[in-house]
Amino acid sequence: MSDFHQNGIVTDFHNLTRRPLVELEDDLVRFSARRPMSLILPSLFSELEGPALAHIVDEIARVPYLAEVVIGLDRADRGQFLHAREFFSALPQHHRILWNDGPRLRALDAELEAQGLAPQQPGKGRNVWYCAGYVQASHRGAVVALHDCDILTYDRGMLARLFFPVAHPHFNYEFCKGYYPRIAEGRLNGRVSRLMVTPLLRALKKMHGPLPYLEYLDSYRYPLSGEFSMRAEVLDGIRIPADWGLEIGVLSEVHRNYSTKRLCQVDLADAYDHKHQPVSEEDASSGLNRMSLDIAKALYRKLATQGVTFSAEGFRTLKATYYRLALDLIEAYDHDAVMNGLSLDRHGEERAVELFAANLLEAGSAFLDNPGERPFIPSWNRVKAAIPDLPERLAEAVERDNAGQV
Ligand SMILES: O=C(O)[C@H](O)COP(=O)(O)O
Repeated sequence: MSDFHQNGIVTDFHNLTRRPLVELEDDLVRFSARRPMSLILPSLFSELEGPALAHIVDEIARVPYLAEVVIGLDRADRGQFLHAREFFSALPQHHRILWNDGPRLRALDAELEAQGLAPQQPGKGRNVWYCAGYVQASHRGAVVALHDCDILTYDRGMLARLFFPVAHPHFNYEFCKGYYPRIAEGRLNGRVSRLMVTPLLRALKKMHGPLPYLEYLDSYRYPLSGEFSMRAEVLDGIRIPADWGLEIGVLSEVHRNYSTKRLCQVDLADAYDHKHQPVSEEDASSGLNRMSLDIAKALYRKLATQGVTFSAEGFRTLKATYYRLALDLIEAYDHDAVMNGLSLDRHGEERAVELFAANLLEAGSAFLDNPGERPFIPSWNRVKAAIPDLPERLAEAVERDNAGQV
């Protein structure tokens, strides 16, 4: 049960009364007449074979207020796409799959590339970006929510709570971010959020003063959660990273575009578990190692747009400041875990912090050495200015793929 604290920056929707799901869903069915709702599911083909997605689909199938479900499917060949069509056919709602690696969508990607507008690398950000383009062309939803496909503790109450603040016709929130404690099997998880993002934001505040942007990011209880909802038009104007920087990128973009009075966060669940990636100390191209690099780069680039300047010396100080703060936080997490009867691998946490500290420098050199890199995907507004009919052609291509013309 969460408290009723408001941090004074974004509105916090708590779960104070455990309101029954049927009441929330009745409300949402009424809201949907004024604000129809679309759900985006960014998925890897491998997640269809994982332990979470079949249950997620069973739950979504029982949701009574959705106008459409849009599945972005990555890393699937033709046979796997056909299998995915079968798999998602359990959904009674209008649903479409974006076969991102299929010939039609690859051809559109090549067209964008020719104009310098294509996402520069595959990843969750690219997947979500194409789904956002499709949702705008389909015109079915006025509110769009998005969540990961590896949630082991999923129930459709999470979705109802995620949509509610933005779908309520008398509220004027543009964007809502989900949060929850990452607890599973007696362990405290969420290693990148707890051990990297929070102490990094605080180290940056120490160095650069309490910038409104940093205070804002730090006001989210779970800045890396993959669950958020927004008014459909928000998707038009944002520039997001193609990689694991997606979540930080989205938070930064809505801060740039809207007053914090239009932004909120919501308590989604008492516990949340998902697929845990290895830290992958030896391989910077995978696991939490890669994730932490992508996040640090996204953060530096967004700070640069706020007028913050960086230098090699500054990154060294940042590393030292971060490291001290992170070690202090480990102590706090450890004590909190003990009182709650949870376990925490203190040695593992300290090793992760050492790696993240090294990655802050690594990401810093990448930032200083490659000023010309195009890490953010252009906004859909820009794409529409350059190739006005691209969203419609994307929607057409998706229709044909889904009709089985593959
Ligand atoms: O949110 C996070 O911090 C990362 O996704 C890692 O999470 P985990 O420690 O729960 O695997």
